[in-house]
Amino acid sequence: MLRIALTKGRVEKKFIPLLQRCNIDCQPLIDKQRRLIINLGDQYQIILVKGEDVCTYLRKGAVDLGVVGSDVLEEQGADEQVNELLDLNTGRCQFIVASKSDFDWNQPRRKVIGTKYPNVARRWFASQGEDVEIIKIAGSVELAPLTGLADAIVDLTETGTTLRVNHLVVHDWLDVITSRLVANPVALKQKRDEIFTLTNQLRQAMEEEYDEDLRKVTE
Ligand SMILES: Nc1ncnc2c1ncn2[C@@H]1O[C@H](COP(=O)(O)OP(=O)(O)OP(=O)(O)O)[C@@H](O)[C@H]1O
Ligand SMILES: O=P(O)(O)OC[C@H]1O[C@H](OP(=O)(O)OP(=O)(O)O)[C@H](O)[C@@H]1O
Repeated sequence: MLRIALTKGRVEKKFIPLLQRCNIDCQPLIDKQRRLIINLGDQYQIILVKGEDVCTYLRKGAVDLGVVGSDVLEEQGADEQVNELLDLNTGRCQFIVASKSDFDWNQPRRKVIGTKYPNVARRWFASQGEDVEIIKIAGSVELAPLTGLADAIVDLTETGTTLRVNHLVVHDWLDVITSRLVANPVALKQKRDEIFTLTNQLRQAMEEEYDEDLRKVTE
């Protein structure tokens, strides 16, 4: 049986249709209620975790595979215990730098940046030659410039709605984020066939989805 740490929430919701396309019955996952370990037939066991915890489970060998946003991988940094197998092209969103529209980016003082992603934010501003003060925030990051806690934020945007309704504007567009399938290197050796079978099924499911979308646009 393959054990998979799946990021609960948005990543989970967008991963389920891909699993279904692989002819894996996902009803136990859809009907899970408060259960955190869900078996899909006798081949897959899904462990529902926070995105930040996926690689911890993987590194310690508590799971064989993980499904996690590339935002989390970027924040946590490269790790030889975490092998990326596939870009699932779901859970698409983008890192942005945003501020109030009247914020003067040219002023010389050290800027204060609120974010859930301190490493990503520090790296980005360093690449722009700016040393900034970072304030780590757990959620509702858009509040930081609105309340005077920070000058600007580094956060994710998808539809742009949260920025728009809170009157923030994008100053810089950073990396596009998608969900990734990651593996523990020991599992990759020990369960090679099962892992490659699932990876190939997922790749084919993605191609089918792409073809279907293309047909919808061109018909
Ligand atoms: N609009 C979006 N905003 C935030 N994350 C998104 C968005 N779209 C896709 N994602 C992906 O979903 C993951 C977060 O999922 P979700 O927002 O359900 O969890 P959360 O519990 O609110 O976040 P956290 O674990 O940081 O508290 C991100 O790591 C990212 O890869
Ligand atoms: O561009 P949009 O489609 O509006 O999506 C972006 C928003 O969604 C996420 O927040 P989330 O809902 O996860 O709340 P949180 O900040 O409290 O984690 C993200 O941090 C943005 O605030």
